[in-house]
Amino acid sequence: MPATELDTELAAERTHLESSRAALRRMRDRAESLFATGDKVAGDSYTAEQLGRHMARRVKELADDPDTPLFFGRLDIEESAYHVGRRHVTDDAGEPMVLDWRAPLSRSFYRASVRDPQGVSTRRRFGFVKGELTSFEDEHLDRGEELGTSSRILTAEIERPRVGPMRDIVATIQPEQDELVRADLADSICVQGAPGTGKTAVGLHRAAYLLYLHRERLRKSKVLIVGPNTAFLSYISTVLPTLGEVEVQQSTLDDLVDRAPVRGGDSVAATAIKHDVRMAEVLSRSLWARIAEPTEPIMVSDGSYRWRIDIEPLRRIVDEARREGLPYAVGRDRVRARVVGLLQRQSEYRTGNSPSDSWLRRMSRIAPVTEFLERCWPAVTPESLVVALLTDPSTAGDLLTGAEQEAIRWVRPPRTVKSAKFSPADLLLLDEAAGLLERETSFGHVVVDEAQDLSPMQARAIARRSEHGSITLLGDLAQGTAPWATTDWRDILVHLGKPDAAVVPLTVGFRVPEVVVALANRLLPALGVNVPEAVSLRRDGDLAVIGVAEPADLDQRTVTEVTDALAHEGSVAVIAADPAVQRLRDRLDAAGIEHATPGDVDSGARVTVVPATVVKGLEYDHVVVHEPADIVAAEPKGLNRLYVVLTRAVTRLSVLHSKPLPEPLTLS
Ligand SMILES: Nc1ncnc2c1ncn2[C@@H]1O[C@H](COP(=O)(O)OP(=O)(O)OP(=O)(O)O)[C@@H](O)[C@H]1O
Repeated sequence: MPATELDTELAAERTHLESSRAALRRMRDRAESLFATGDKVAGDSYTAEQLGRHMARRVKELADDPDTPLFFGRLDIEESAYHVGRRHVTDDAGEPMVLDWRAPLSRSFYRASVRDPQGVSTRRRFGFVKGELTSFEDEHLDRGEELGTSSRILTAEIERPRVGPMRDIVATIQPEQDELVRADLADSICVQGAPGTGKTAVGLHRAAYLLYLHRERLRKSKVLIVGPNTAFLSYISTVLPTLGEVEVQQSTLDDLVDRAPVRGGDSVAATAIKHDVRMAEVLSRSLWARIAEPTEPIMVSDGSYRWRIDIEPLRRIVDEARREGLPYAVGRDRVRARVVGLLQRQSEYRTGNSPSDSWLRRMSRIAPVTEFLERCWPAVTPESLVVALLTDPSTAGDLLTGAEQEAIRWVRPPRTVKSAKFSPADLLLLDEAAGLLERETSFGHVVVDEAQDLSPMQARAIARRSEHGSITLLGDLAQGTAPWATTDWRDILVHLGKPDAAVVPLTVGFRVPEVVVALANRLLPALGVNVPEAVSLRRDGDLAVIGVAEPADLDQRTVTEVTDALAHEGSVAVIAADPAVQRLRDRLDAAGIEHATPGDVDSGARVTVVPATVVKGLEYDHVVVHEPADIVAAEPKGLNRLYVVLTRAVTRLSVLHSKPLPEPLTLS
């Protein structure tokens, strides 16, 4: 395109941007004035509140962030041009000025190709600098032109320095990612992706897409995002709000099951047993074993009347309720209701009247009925069930070996259920027990990130919350660091209750430069998992492996490396085995270098010191790894941990060591 023509086009696009911004402002003003008058037009206070909430959300959704471009692409289809952006913008007549990226038509922005142009003659991508439209890039699909991953704008987006929390990728979603983002709500999928292939990004955009397409349904049933720790959740916390989605629940696994305060701990062996799927059966058996055959009739004195229910009908009631396969507490309520029903029938027969509600209530609480229930279908709480099991694990019978029973046995059982000191793993048992007693409410859709680390019991906790919904499972088997981390996705999918979910690979890496990927990939054969290697889109990037002769100099050398890194743009992370973290923080303090903790996304500090155990899912421009041998030695799956650590760098990786490097790394 000649320079003058280019200028004219650019000017026209800027004008469209300005008028779209003005239109969005008007949409927001209208929403605000409706918000202000909402309580006057609503008939009652409940409607007013509902309307108020809806309008408040609408006003929020329509907020314009001057630093975020309102549109990032354009599709020319037949004679019309459609701008594609983060949300719909319409003019005063309701005509679209910007299409939401999730709208059906926008799909072609991500998927149209020369082979399958989908009616698109030209696809245009816009380049922005701080919300200012500065350039564009055209692909004339009708003339066989296609840029794919060589798009300059895509490259710039991938290579931009990282600061602060994660950003959305709406402008540059790739076709294979888009296919996952736009999968049907009914489809559960599992994404196996090497580090930096955009799994987290895909999961978050899929949540936003589903909310757009099934707004009413998912507003009721809700969407849940599960991440490994709070540092990770704060890192991703701003992505959905920038996409206009403010109503998604985000939780760590621990928070999902926090029914009781954690006041105790476990041995490594006990933890492993409590995460084992056999515990589900152990709990189930010990719960249902509490049901006993009725051996006495129920006799009730009711004023001048005497009611009696014989053993046989009571047996039938208990057997029938068992066969119905209901959760335990629901079954108990049903037994009580049926017993009261029999009393009611006797009363009706004898008195000729229907008993009142208060009579029914009295009968359901009357001592003979309650005593029968306590004998045959006793009241149980999750806490009482777990406390009983850990006090006397022999109730597990042949499901656990004698040694396993001893490993989970409480040395000092609590005197009361209330005073029990539960460990983090006990919370999973409590959650399982609660699921046996009552049904969990199911979310409409659950996204689980870093899912390779789910234990069977954790997977079951999620299964209970997605029984009637679908899931997006994201992970990388090579990054599995939990003792129970699986080497086969099917295992987890079975525990999640979605055994038939498709496992889809993502292999194009957007984060880690080629040289760094090559180093990390040396570890792959030693990790015992069968996963495709990542192909990096990034040809830039540096790698330095620095041996420090004197161990006592390593910390200081790390500080020097950080100082050098600060001469470049972007974020810097020091990643070390957990015990070294405080020492390194003190060193940085002494050197006057401001630094933050992971998860503190509001901190202005460019340097973060990150314990190796919480670095999953995070990324930094320059990563300084401190003593890989210590990171590996710190835990049984230390090599997997090192693989995670080495794949956090966006542009530069410095590996500092005074001990020999772990063996697989030295092989070339
Ligand atoms: N299509 C894309 N366009 C631009 N950037 C992208 C794209 N896909 C992913 N990225 C960027 O690549 C980086 C890695 O993405 P993300 O964190 O989602 O990967 P991941 O597969 O979850 O990685 P890990 O396994 O290490 O947790 C992020 O900065 C993300 O914004």
